Amino acid sequence: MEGVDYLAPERNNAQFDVDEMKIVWAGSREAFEVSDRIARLVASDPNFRKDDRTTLGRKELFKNTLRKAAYAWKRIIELRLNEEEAKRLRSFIDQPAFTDLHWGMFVPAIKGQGTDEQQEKWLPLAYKMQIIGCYAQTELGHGSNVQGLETTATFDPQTDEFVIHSPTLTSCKWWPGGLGKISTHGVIYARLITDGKDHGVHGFIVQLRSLDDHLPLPGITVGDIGMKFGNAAYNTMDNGVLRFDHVRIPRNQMLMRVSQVTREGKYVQSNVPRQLVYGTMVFVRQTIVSDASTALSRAVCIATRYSAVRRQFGSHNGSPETQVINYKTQQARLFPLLASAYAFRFVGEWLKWLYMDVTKRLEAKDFSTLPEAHACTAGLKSLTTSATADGIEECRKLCGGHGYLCSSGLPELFAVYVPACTYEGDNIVLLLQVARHLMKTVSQLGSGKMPVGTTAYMGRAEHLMQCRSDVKQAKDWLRPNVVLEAFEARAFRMSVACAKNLTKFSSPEEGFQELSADLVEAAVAHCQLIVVSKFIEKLQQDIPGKGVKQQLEILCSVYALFLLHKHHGDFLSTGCITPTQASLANEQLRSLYSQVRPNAIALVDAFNYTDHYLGSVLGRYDGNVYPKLYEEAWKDPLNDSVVPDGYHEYVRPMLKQQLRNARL
Ligand SMILES: CCCCCCCCCC/C=C\CCCCCCCC(=O)SCCNC(=O)CCNC(=O)[C@H](O)C(C)(C)COP(=O)(O)OP(=O)(O)OC[C@H]1O[C@@H](n2cnc3c(N)ncnc32)[C@H](O)[C@@H]1OP(=O)(O)O
Ligand SMILES: Cc1cc2nc3c(=O)[nH]c(=O)nc-3n(C[C@H](O)[C@H](O)[C@H](O)COP(=O)(O)OP(=O)(O)OC[C@H]3O[C@@H](n4cnc5c(N)ncnc54)[C@H](O)[C@@H]3O)c2cc1C
Repeated sequence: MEGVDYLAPERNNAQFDVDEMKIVWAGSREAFEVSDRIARLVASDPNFRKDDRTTLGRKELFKNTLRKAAYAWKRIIELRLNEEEAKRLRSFIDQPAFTDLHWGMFVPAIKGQGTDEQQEKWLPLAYKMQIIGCYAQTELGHGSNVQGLETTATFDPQTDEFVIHSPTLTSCKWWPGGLGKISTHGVIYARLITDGKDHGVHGFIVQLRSLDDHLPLPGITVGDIGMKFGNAAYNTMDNGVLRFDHVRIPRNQMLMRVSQVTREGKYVQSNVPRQLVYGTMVFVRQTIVSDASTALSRAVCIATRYSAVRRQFGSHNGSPETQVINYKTQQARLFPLLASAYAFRFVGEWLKWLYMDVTKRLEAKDFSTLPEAHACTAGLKSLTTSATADGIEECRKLCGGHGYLCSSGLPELFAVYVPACTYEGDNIVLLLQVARHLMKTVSQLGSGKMPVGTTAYMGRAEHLMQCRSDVKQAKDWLRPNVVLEAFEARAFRMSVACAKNLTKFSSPEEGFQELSADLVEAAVAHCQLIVVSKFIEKLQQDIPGKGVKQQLEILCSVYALFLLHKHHGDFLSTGCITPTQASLANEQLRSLYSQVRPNAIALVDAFNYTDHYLGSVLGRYDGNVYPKLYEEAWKDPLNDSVVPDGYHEYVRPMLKQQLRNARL
């Protein structure tokens, strides 16, 4: 029935103030109000309809994306939306587009690596969308190994220009979003060559297409790289291929904040670390962590609401069957994902703070926290995107057969999300960066240099190598200090074990290669510790609202004890806890699931997602799943006619043939 809230009994069970939790989730009252207003604006505008997306072919899908992007831009101007509001609007449209790369990478690359003059020239054009940009780093033959890029930018002192060239097939730019069909400009990464000398990879602003007729400029071959995983999903994006044949650009289009080339062709390195050329990646990795909490919370919201609607088995004397959310196995799969969504939200908030802090320091020429920022953004990007991709797929399974329907919203969400494990740095490659940072920190422990930031715990080396957990009963695992010490000891001992093993090899590089699987595990342990510790820190803040803090304490314990249970091998083999303590953790976890159960629906309501944004029949706010699934099925283009196209051509002759054979 329309208008009936089938989940109302669940909502009435909530033991906390959902409106206050919405504010905690959004980050502040103001952020909540902006997000809520913009989400409703998008949901109520038929121009942003998306329910037909999975049935469109690539060309229609892409054209539709362009239409939505242009309409969104018109609304942004008409409504005079500020930067934050415009960002929210684009994200609620929920359709990856060239604008993501324009605003998300092209603009930040110029801001981070351009000189003041370059920013003054290019940013106003980009802000008004008089030019559209992409970020073209990856090549056909080189993605992770940025130092291995082959595109060249050779300075020609005669003309005061750089000549951009793709010397080989493998040097073609390959993957940049927005490049395929739309970008007029790109920040192109290429090896800088002056006077025959290779200075490594630098960024250059290059115009790719004419601003009059959109045709590629001379010397440029550009196109789309083809269909990607999933039907609609990421195929709204024109990922591109680009080949340069001696394309000339003025010298002042090299991004010159980190290093410069003078009129005479002299290479000058500023007094800043060369790694700042990688700054855009640090920025984007930081945003990807917050986006992980958004993607995971969407999937969890769908799976939780549907699990409360869906019933299987357990009917006695005609009573309703059991809601699948009441099965302990369903809770043990679903509630850790719910807790992870909250955990990633808070660690994302903290990472944003860390990024802003490092940016301020860089402006003041303090580069001391750059390695920490790189390790944290790389590690947390890897940890949260892997967990989110796996989590979305788990949510699909939690919804049984109906989860496999596109109308559940889950297949598309998975297909669009899963490349996050690869883009902006392959997750294993990034964990190896964290491992390097950890090995460096461990090796410096004896030198008197105290570890700082998220590795500060390593400063308590002696204690962490010796401590034994004092957990005696299940509820001891609810004490934050007990949990924190176990995670610190596990992470530290795994790092120390790797560091010791590295010394057994003839060179550190050989050891690093040989032990890389163990190093990745040590890096994961360290990153999980960061997430747990930031959740615990969040709970030390003043959090208003009836029962809100209590629910978050439960979720924090679920997150930590779920990880402890999943990785108990690490905790046991490093001797941080005993087998008895491990089973007490599991006992406590079961009890926590029972505490989450009555609040589960309200905890996902706190994400404040509109039905438009969720795009899921299973995750509808009102829980009216079955009639809507039935309605949705009839909308499929296959049901436009009773007898399908092709029947008369292929099936009928076959049937007739069978009849003849049967008569024989
Ligand atoms: C339902 C429908 C819709 C729903 C939508 C919702 C879902 C969301 C969808 C989202 C939609 C759109 C978003 C799309 C966004 C896509 C963007 C993707 C863009 C890209 O992928 S751009 C390309 C990114 N490429 C990479 O990340 C490459 C990875 N490789 C590297 O970063 C590096 O090369 C390296 C592996 C880190 C370094 O390798 P190497 O050891 O060779 O390093 P160097 O010798 O160069 O330097 C070593 C030295 O430098 C330190 N260091 C390395 N990186 C950094 C850094 N970034 N910052 C600071 N320092 C760095 C390193 O630690 C070493 O230091 P040391 O010498 O040890 O002190
Ligand atoms: C949807 C999407 C959008 C993208 N958008 C852009 C964009 O806008 N701009 C842009 O420039 N790029 C973009 N990319 C490219 C992306 O950044 C790269 O694909 C990514 O950095 C991974 O690099 P790769 O493809 O070279 O993987 P590879 O490095 O070839 O990885 C292949 C395998 O090798 C392993 N491996 C690699 N090196 C090591 C090592 N040292 N040790 C152990 N294992 C290793 C990896 O773990 C992986 O399993 C995009 C990619 C995708 C999928």
